[in-house]
Amino acid sequence: MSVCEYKPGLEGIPAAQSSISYVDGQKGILEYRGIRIEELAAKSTFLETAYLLIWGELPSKEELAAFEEEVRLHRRIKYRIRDMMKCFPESGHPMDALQASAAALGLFYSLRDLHNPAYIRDSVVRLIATIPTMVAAFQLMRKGNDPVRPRDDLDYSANFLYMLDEKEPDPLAAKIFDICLILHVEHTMNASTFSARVTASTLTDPYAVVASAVGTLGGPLHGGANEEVIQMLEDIGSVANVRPYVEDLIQRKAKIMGFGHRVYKVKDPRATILQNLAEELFSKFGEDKYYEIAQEMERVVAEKLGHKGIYPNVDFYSGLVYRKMGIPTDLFTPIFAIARVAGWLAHWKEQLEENRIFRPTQVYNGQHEAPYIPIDQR
Ligand SMILES: CC(=O)SCCNC(=O)CCNC(=O)[C@H](O)C(C)(C)COP(=O)(O)OP(=O)(O)OC[C@H]1O[C@@H](n2cnc3c(N)ncnc32)[C@H](O)[C@@H]1OP(=O)(O)O
Ligand SMILES: O=C([O-])CC(=O)C(=O)O
Repeated sequence: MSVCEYKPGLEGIPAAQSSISYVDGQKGILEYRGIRIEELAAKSTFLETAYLLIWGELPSKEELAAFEEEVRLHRRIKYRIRDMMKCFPESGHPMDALQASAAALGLFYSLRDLHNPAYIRDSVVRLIATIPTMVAAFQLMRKGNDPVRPRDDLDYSANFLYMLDEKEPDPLAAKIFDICLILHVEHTMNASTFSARVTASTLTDPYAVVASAVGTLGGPLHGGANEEVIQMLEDIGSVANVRPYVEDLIQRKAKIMGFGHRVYKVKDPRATILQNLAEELFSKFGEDKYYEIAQEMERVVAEKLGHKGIYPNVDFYSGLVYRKMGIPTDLFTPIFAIARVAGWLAHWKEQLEENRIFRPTQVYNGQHEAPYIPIDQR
């Protein structure tokens, strides 16, 4: 076997063969199973797109209706999971609550039958159906309220927004939220998906796969950046402060949240769609003062760092959309997870179809034959 050059962060190293999604980072193109993201955002729904990613083809009318119905029937969480979540500290981050709750599902469904398509389908349905209920339950319980039951008459996204604050959402907000889920569902071999595939390759259960991916998504260099963007816009506070703020970050070699991407060297196509969705919401529900600051940031960062290919990524405008819907900032990353779970499950299924355990190598740069020094001589 030839020895490969070590690449920090495995940059440019293929970790799998996959037909789930495709990115052209120079042209700003993203496709799911060959279909452009712009087309899916305009015409599809989250559950239809999830089906496409997981089973490889757009569902027929009957197949989609059956999948939607199965998801609807599995939305409730077990009382024992709910009671466990009640014991979580209300000051804890909702991503940690979600990771623990997703892992806890494995306690109830520990029998693994990874070669059985019915087992795969059941697990997919259960995870896609219950993750939003868990996020919403923690949100209500940390405020001291009881979680509400899912509403069977509401579709996937409208039901989630309803469960968050017990109010039926505005139809435009629910539609835009569903598009946001489509935009976040899948993105080739990103860190959390890689984590999911590594965990899947050991042939463990899908709840462990999803729990490890949730843990990976939460970091500020990955999905956690959407939360940090809003904090940054609040810190900046005014359009006039954007330039000095950006210049200071660049001078200190600090990362500007919501900008830059390992693959995209142009503006992320999802950021463009999210910006348009934010504008649609502002025109119905009123402006957000942070939007002007965000636009000025995009201009200043392009001027200063455009030559390095640093432009807004998916996390830059999503927070402004969720903020306008009245969603608390620390739920932005759990919402990302609600979407991405379907992408992780598509990769789980694909990994199982041609599995080999991940076991890369390392470049050892430590000592050899080192002496053991007795404790009283150290
Ligand atoms: C859903 C997602 O995960 S999307 C990404 C969300 N994350 C963020 O928004 C956090 C901010 N962005 C970043 O930290 C990075 O751009 C990442 C992690 C997304 C990608 O990182 P990498 O591919 O490893 O890029 P790397 O850190 O090597 O940067 C390459 C160059 O661009 C610069 N750069 C990259 N991103 C940024 C940024 N956000 N702000 C300022 N400079 C940046 C680096 O300083 C480096 O410059 P240099 O070559 O002069 O040293
Ligand atoms: O692809 C990546 O590296 C990060 C990611 O998950 C995304 O952009 O959606």
